[in-house]
Amino acid sequence: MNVEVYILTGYLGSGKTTLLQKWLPHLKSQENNDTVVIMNEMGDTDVDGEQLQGMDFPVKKLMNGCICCSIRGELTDGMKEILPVLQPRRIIIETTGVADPIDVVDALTHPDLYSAIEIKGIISIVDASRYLQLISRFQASGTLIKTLRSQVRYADLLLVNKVDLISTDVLEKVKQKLREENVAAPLHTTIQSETDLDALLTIQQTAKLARENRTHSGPPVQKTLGRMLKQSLGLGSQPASLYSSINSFSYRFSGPVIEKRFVAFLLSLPNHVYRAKGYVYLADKGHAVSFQHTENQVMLHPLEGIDPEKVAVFIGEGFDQTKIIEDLKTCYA
Ligand SMILES: Nc1nc2c(ncn2[C@@H]2O[C@H](COP(=O)(O)OP(=O)(O)OP(=O)(O)O)[C@@H](O)[C@H]2O)c(=O)[nH]1
Repeated sequence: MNVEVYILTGYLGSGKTTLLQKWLPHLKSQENNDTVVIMNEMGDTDVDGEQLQGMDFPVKKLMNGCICCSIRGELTDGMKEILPVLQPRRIIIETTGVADPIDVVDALTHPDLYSAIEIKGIISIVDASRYLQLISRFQASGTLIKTLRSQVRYADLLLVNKVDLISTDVLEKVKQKLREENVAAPLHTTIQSETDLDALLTIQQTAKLARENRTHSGPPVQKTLGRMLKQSLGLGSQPASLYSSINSFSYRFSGPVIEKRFVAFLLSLPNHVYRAKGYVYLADKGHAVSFQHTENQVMLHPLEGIDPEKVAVFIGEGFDQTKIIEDLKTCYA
């Protein structure tokens, strides 16, 4: 039986790790640990992996680039390594928030992998609280719009998350926009990525061409499926992903910070910092927290049972790293 592969995609901070934190324990409660997770982070620091610690699932981390482009080969190599050694029943790939899922499909259709795996589908999480702003901003700036659209267009299941942050009117507009991109995929609204976890394994691929091609036999089709898929979807001659315009850096804290200053710092980050996350010790609270920042949200969660390195990761475009670090240093106790 081929190893089932699920691709978990969605823009930065949409709720992918939040879903995994629910999905993995659910899988574990139902069967033996025969799922492997591949996590991809843009930077050299693994914040999301820490959140999955203790779940007792093999996690393969692919750092410092995006598996849809700059480290695409590492995905293929990582898969080739995992398949014979761990012999999993399924693999869940959590992409970076700026990954184009079609390029990930392309990497997975490498001839060395093709006969061993079956891509079950693409689960895409949409941050409903930001979707309209993001498409209008990226449309205007010309960046990331193709990626954002691909994440919706090629989804086999759309989870419209963070609906607690928006009105029903806005939700209707978001759904309408999503339907303009993708009429076929089932669409569920969620809060904290809460969804029917059993249904995740039964998603049906809506990428018709991928299905059709897979029923063909012979190496030429296998070799070129990814490329054909892209071409047939009108993406064949697109330049490399816009990932190249996205930057990330990590900063290691040298001591505890004051909570109020730190929250104010996160809220004042320029809007081309699309995402910040990490771990920090709060001097005035006397404990460490994980922090999460998306453009419209700052969240601090006390750490339980883990003691990771205190580090901040910033992801965005064209930001002034020196200025961000200077501002951050004013938060120290
Ligand atoms: N208000 C609200 N916050 C949410 C919801 N779902 C997730 N969050 C929060 O949003 C933040 C980002 O969630 P993650 O699950 O880390 O998002 P992600 O897609 O894995 O992020 P990246 O891997 O950095 O792209 C976290 O602080 C979550 O707790 C939701 O439905 N409503």
